Parts: sequence; structure tokens; C-alpha cells
Amino acid sequence: MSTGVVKVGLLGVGTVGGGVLKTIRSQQQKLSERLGRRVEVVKALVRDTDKQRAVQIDRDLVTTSFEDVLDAEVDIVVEVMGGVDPAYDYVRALMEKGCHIVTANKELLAKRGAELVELANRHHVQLAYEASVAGGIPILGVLRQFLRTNEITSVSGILNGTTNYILTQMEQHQLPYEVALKQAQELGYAEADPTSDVEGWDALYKSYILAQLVYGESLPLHAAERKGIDSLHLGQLALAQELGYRIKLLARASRTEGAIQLSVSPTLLPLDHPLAQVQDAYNAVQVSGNIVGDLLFMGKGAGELPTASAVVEDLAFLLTQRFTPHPIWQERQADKVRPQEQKWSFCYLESEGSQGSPDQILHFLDRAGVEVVKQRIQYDWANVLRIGLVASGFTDEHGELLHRDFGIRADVFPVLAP
Ligand SMILES: NC(=O)C1=CN([C@@H]2O[C@H](COP(=O)(O)OP(=O)(O)OC[C@H]3O[C@@H](n4cnc5c(N)ncnc54)[C@H](OP(=O)(O)O)[C@@H]3O)[C@@H](O)[C@H]2O)C=CC1
Ligand SMILES: N[C@@H](CC=O)C(=O)O
Repeated sequence: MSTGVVKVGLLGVGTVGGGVLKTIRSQQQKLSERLGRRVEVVKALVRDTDKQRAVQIDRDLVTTSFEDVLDAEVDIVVEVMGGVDPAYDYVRALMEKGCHIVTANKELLAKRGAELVELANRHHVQLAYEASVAGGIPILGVLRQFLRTNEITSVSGILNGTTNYILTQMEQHQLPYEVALKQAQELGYAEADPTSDVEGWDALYKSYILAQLVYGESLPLHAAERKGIDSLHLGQLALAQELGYRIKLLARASRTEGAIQLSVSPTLLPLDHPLAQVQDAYNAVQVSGNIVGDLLFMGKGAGELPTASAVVEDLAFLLTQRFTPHPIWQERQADKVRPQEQKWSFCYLESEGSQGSPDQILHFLDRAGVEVVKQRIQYDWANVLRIGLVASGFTDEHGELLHRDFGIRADVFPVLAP
């Protein structure tokens, strides 16, 4: 490593990269005092050098050629370009040259993390990725350093800022889904392709990383349960609220009897549940340990400066550490994928015709053995029947029968507690 100055390469000067540049500048004195050296960005890779940026950057530093970064003799590279291709090849080439890597790229880690960890070990370089999970919340550092003696039964919570922002705007301001999504993009919360956010992939990548860190293994992504918020509508949020619940996109990594489970799903939380209070782009991570009990960490999960905070803290911490090998990452498919045990469900029933009255429908469910503990019945302006139920024992088969006999479409979501 060069003396006097820490030379940093940046892959990407978008929302996060811009925040990293601003933070290195605003915190230069603190960084220099802590590290005994100035931190300087010496090359920055972008796609388009003529693009207007929210951060001022010297024209000479910016390049569209990865070779310029590779040849720049950098000590550390911050990868904040996103995606797997070409990010993986770039990170690999840099590690092979002896560069430490700080990344915020959860997709890269969830898809190629095992190889990157192995490469980092082979080339004795550090791989730091605090910003990849829950933005500004330093949850990986806490799990890695301060919860090693506990048996962690689960790590769960709200891990995607974009979807939490959308749900908050829809529920509190009756904003249509598309408008709320557009706002989240403008605020810099969403991924370049926001499908990753709204279909639950981003939260799944983060749960995958948490499982690797906590359990030393994870389930392959394709074997996880994943449902996003892309088909949720205002009617469902309103009915859930009338029943005393708020819908949040909950992600969970757990280990039961040696089997890892990963899931992402819109879930109903009682309005007074701590996770139901988490609004806008905030995230919250709940860790359950056998000694400590339940812990809850909350903070901004997306956006320029909260994410840059995690990146720059990683960078500074890494420079004060000696290299120690990273625990390897493994994937293991459970012998039998067991669905998460879920006693209570929210069933949102909407009539496609007028083949049955609410009484007939509820009577049918009662006879079929479905236990209903809460219900709300509404007719919208077009006289479409909507029924919201909190129930136990509702299966796909009940949904099919409701469709066949009553022209009812059923959407079912887990409920954390009735
Ligand atoms: N936004 C957020 O709140 C958070 C983001 N992250 C992660 O951080 C990473 C970056 O996100 P974000 O800053 O929002 O993304 P942006 O889309 O805002 O920025 C991406 C940057 O990378 C550059 N880039 C992308 N692809 C290439 C390529 N093939 N060659 C050269 N340059 C490229 C872009 O160049 P150009 O500007 O010229 O287009 C841009 O500067 C992602 O992995 C994301 O998942 C993690 C936590 C929070
Ligand atoms: N798109 C992500 C950004 C941070 O990880 C999110 O919304 O959480």
C-alpha cells in the first residue's frame, strides 16, 4: 500500500458513488487523523463522461475504460456500479492485482459471493460489503463482531427501502403504486432496474448475505420463497388497515433443525408492532439470539449518504485491519424445502361476478374448516364485493373452490400475529 495517501478507485459515480465522493471530501480531516494518511479518489469509472452529476468531479479522474482504473495503482476499489456483468470481472481482475474491494452490490454478492470470498482469500485482499445490506445500518459489523457467541435463530425485517417507501406513500397518502415507485427512483432509492426491488429480489439477496454471514451457508436463491409488492393495491392495504394491520415487505433468514430458510413476502403486522412503525426508506433488522433475545436495529436503508456512510466506514475500518481469511461461503439445498410455518393468513377476496353473498361465502369457508378470526366486508363504487379475512387453515384448494363456485379471486398473505 502506498504511503502518505490511500489511493481509491471508484467503479460508478451514481447515487452511491457520488455520496462516497462527497463523504470522503467532507470527512477528510477525520479520515486522515484516523488513518494517518489522506484518502484520495484517483480514478472513477462511469458509462458516460458527459453526464450531468450531482457531485463535482475532476474531468481527468473520470474514465469509461476499466483498464485506466486497473493501471492506476489503486490500493482500494469501491465497486458501486451495480449488477453482475461486468462488475464481477472487474472486481476479480482488481483482486488478482492485490486491490482491496469495498462493495455495496448485493446482487453481485448473492450470485457470485462464494467465488469472490475464495478469490479474496487466495490473493490476501479484503472484501468488505457492509453497505450491501440495510444501507446505513451497520448490521453486518454487529453480527460479525458482537453476536458470535449467540446461536442466531433468525434475522428478519424490512430490508428494502424502495418498497417500504412505496407502501408508506400508498397507505398514508393513497398514492398510486406507479407514482410512488417513480418518486422512489427520483430519490435515488431504487435499483437501476426497479424490478429487483418490487419483485422482492433485492430483499432476497440481502437475506442470502445475512445467512452466509450468520450461518456460514445459505439456500440457493432459486430455492427461497419470494413474493414482491408489484401486485399489491390500495384496496388491500386499506382493508388490512381496517382489520388493524399494516402490510410490509418482510424478509427472513433462519435456521431450524439445521435447515436454512429464506423468505421474502408482503406480510401483515399488527399496527402496534415495532416493524409496522418503520416508514419511508427506513429499514429495520430484527435479530433473535439465544442469549441476547430479540434486538432491533433501525435506520435509513437506501439513499446517497446513508449508503455512502456504510461504504466509507468499511473503507476506513478495512485500512486499520490486518488481513485475516474470510470464512468461506457455501450453498446447501435443504433435503426437503419446508414452507415457513404460518398459522394465520390475510385472505383478500374480490368478486369477479355476483355469484354469492358474503354470508354464503363465509358459510362455505366455515364448512370447509377455515377458522375466521377477523373480517371486513366492503362494496366499492362499482359494487364489487371485497372481503378481508384473517383466518387459519385457508389453502390454495379453498382459493380454487371459491373461484369455481363464487367467481371469487383470493390473494393470500401471511399475518405475523392475529
Ligand atoms: N441507491 C441506493 O440507495 C443503494 C444502492 N446500493 C447498491 O449500490 C450500487 C450502486 O447503486 P446506485 O449508486 O444507486 O446506482 P446508479 O445507477 O445511480 O449508479 C451506477 C453508476 O455506475 C456506473 N456504471 C454502471 N454500469 C457501468 C458499466 N458497465 N461501465 C461503467 N460504469 C457503469 C454508472 O455510470 P453513468 O453515471 O455514466 O451512467 C453510474 O455512475 C448497486 O449495486 C446498488 O444495488 C446499495 C445500497 C443502497
Ligand atoms: N434499492 C435498494 C437500495 C439499497 O439497498 C433499496 O431500496 O433498499
